[in-house]
Amino acid sequence: MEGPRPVVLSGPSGAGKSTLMKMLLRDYDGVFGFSVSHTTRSPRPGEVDGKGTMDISDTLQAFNQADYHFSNREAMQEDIDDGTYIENAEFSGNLYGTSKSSVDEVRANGLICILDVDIQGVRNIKQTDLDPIYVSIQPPSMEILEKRLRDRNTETEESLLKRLEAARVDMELSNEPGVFDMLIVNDDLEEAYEKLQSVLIEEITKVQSTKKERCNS
Ligand SMILES: Nc1nc2c(ncn2[C@@H]2O[C@H](COP(=O)(O)OP(=O)(O)O)[C@@H](O)[C@H]2O)c(=O)[nH]1
Ligand SMILES: Nc1ncnc2c1ncn2[C@@H]1O[C@H](COP(=O)(O)OP(=O)(O)O)[C@@H](O)[C@H]1O
Repeated sequence: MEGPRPVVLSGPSGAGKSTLMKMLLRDYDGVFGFSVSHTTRSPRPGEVDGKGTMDISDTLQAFNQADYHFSNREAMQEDIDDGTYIENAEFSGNLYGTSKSSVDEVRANGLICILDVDIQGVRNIKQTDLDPIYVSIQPPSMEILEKRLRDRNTETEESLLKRLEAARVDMELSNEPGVFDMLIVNDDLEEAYEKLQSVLIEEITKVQSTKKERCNS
């Protein structure tokens, strides 16, 4: 598909991926779109369900609002078997997956598609022809990660411990050379955001100039 390259944001749970992604969506109106994943995990208070099939106006709304398509294991497994997903993974006892349509909808609108996936997702996407920019968001330390996750107040003790275990694996694998185009340590949020913008600036400029050309023609 023509258009800007997608961006994969990965890194441990609690590293700050959603926070940074929301800053991009806030600051670059009409430039980015979020690929809304499917998951079997329960919605957190305040999270918005993308609710299955969407028409285009719902889709545009979902770019800014939906967190996930919340599903169940049976339905997701059926879709996995049917080849609905570009990639899928089990994380902390739940299934997560990126459907082809969630990416295609964003790209069809000429936007930079943001995928928030774990390290298994990164590996699987590398087997596809998506050709995204791979960015890993890392916490300054395990201690700070644990504090941020605890302060976020979204996890049970069991889920939190699973996430910290997965974070250890992620931090080890992500540091291997060649996996990511850029590793950003999210210590100071504004500094991390500046680095993220800098790695994406070429694609951002492409989308902005295409929009300008369309307006002028
Ligand atoms: N492989 C894969 N991972 C995903 C997908 N969606 C989310 N994830 C990852 O699943 C993990 C847990 O996500 P979530 O339950 O939202 O928790 P949070 O990252 O702590 O907010 C994170 O590492 C996400 O990057 C997906 O579609 N595919
Ligand atoms: N640089 C930062 N400094 C302090 N707190 C942060 C920073 N970045 C994110 N946070 C906080 O840490 C928590 C985890 O961030 P979040 O974006 O939910 O992570 P992820 O999407 O990677 O799981 C959130 O409560 C968020 O407000």
